[in-house]
Amino acid sequence: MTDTVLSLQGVTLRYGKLTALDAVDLAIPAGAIYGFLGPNGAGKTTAIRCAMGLLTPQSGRVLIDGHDLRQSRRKALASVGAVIETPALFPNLTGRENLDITRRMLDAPPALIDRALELVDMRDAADRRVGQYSLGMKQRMGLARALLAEPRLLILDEPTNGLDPAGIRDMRALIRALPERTGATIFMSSHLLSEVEQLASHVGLLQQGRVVFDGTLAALSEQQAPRLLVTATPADTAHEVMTASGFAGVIRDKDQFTLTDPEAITAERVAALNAALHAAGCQVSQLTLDRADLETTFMTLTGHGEART
Ligand SMILES: Nc1ncnc2c1ncn2[C@@H]1O[C@H](COP(=O)(O)OP(=O)(O)OP(=O)(O)O)[C@@H](O)[C@H]1O
Repeated sequence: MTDTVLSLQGVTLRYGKLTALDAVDLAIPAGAIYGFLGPNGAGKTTAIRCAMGLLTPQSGRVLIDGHDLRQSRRKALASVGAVIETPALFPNLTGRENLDITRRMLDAPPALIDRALELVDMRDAADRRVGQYSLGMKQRMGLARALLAEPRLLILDEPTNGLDPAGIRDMRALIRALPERTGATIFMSSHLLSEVEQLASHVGLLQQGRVVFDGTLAALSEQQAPRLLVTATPADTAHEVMTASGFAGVIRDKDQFTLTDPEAITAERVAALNAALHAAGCQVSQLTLDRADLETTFMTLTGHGEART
């Protein structure tokens, strides 16, 4: 037992000449819902495959619940459950029968089936054939199957991908409740920043195979650059005052200004700007200190605009 359920330490994985993961360090603490984000092609799937022992990195190591995947593969993987893409289930069998196949393979007690069905809210549909299930129901049944192993680490690859709005809402509510109800730590990839913001306690940001952020959602929010929103008229005079006061990064939209230079945004300089605007005869109707939203932070950290929200 350890407080870090999954860690990647200096993991480098190359596909031929392409370095898909470049000395990746990630630490997923026990009890977390860890949202793993990155633009397309950043290496998320590759990292997940490494964490599941499906790919072996050229260097670095993967530890699951303290067990090195290379040295104690069986022990390490015994603590992992995963739902990757649409779960492969037998369509002519019922949900319950599908779960029973996995239960027998695991040699787990039959009572675990009802427990898993209840966790994913599928008790009522358990005796219907999987062929009649919606995608959301299949996803939930895949999750139930992963839960049969009572995993300490649950890996979910884009768990809401392809679901309709109601399905997305249900799946998110279900994921949110899982750490407390099962004790599992969740490592989930997503390309939806808003989803991670709503669900995750921790965030990892990957950009071209490199980790650009690994920490709590709160710590990521702290990285959000401050900005000053000003509404003042006459706008031309106000603009001149701002420039003369040494504020760089002034974005103007009619009489509304956004000042984005974090160095300049100190309490003293904001007060001095306010006084200078008044002295120049400007009427200031808004002067607000604010932080950029998470999407802007994400763009800044990843260096471009491929976040699909
Ligand atoms: N089997 C493979 N052989 C060669 N290159 C690969 C292979 N799998 C992935 N890649 C490349 O490795 C890089 C990382 O891919 P990966 O699928 O891990 O990214 P991702 O973050 O999961 O992207 P997406 O969000 O599009 O799924 C990409 O440049 C991709 O083209």
